[in-house]
Amino acid sequence: MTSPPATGTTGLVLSGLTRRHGSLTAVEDVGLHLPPGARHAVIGPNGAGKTTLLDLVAGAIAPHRGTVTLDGHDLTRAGPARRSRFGIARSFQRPALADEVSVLDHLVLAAWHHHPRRRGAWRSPARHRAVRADAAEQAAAVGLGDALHTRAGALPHGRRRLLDVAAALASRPRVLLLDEPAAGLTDDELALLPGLLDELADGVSILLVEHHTEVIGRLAGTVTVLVEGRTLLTAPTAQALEHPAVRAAYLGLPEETPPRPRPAEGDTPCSNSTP
Ligand SMILES: Nc1ncnc2c1ncn2[C@@H]1O[C@H](COP(=O)(O)OP(=O)(O)OP(=O)(O)O)[C@@H](O)[C@H]1O
Repeated sequence: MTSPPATGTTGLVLSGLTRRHGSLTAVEDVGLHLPPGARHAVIGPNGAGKTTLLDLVAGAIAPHRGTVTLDGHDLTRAGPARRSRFGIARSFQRPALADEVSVLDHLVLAAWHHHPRRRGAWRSPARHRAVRADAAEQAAAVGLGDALHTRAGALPHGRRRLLDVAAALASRPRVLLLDEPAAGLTDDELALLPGLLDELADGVSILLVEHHTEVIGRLAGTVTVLVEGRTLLTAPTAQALEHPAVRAAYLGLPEETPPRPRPAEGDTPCSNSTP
């Protein structure tokens, strides 16, 4: 397990985060370091505390103990709006979109909303055209180039999901929080995801919660495994997914597989037997 680095380190640093819901400790003493540009997945069984951890990073809830810092700034007590101004963006499993607003306008608004100092630039037609052109490119990158003027409510689930990710990235965040980005995507949409993150999220640190191990392998360089709110381990992705304790806790596989007796000649092997 890696220990959280000292405050002052660049990137996102979570240290000793603990959050209770009533008598239940949903997250306990969790620490991790997400350097600039890194991609880190948080995995674990249902109820392990993954969403609670994202909520703590986004500022949706406050920790009972521990700290959240970004590039050395202590954001532990900051609300979601301040964190957003510091460059923390979030994409939800259920996209947070306005049904009546078009694809293009979502991306334009996201780009302006998170840069208050540039609001005066609305008065510059050239700047406004440039933002719209950027937004159209982002839409194309997530396969929505043919739907610029379609209202978000008319999009099927997978395309809404991709728009939500693109809108989060349109704010030019330093850190992107993704809650199960693969959930509900078709195979074609799923195949788009790694490429679009490479294209749109170049240099952005990503902290994602995900269940699909294949997607985790493609998107994340390191993995933290949570079990009952505590960190089981943090390790490079391949190492984490192969770890016997992870296979047991997360995939429901036995921690140690006893060697199978060789079937005697003539025996029919039983393909679905449990070891
Ligand atoms: N607002 C809340 N009030 C009470 N208990 C909560 C609340 N939010 C979460 N919990 C509990 O905290 C624990 C962790 O929940 P959390 O949603 O963070 O887990 P998770 O790993 O994201 O699970 P899943 O994979 O099922 O989404 C669970 O036991 C859950 O029931």
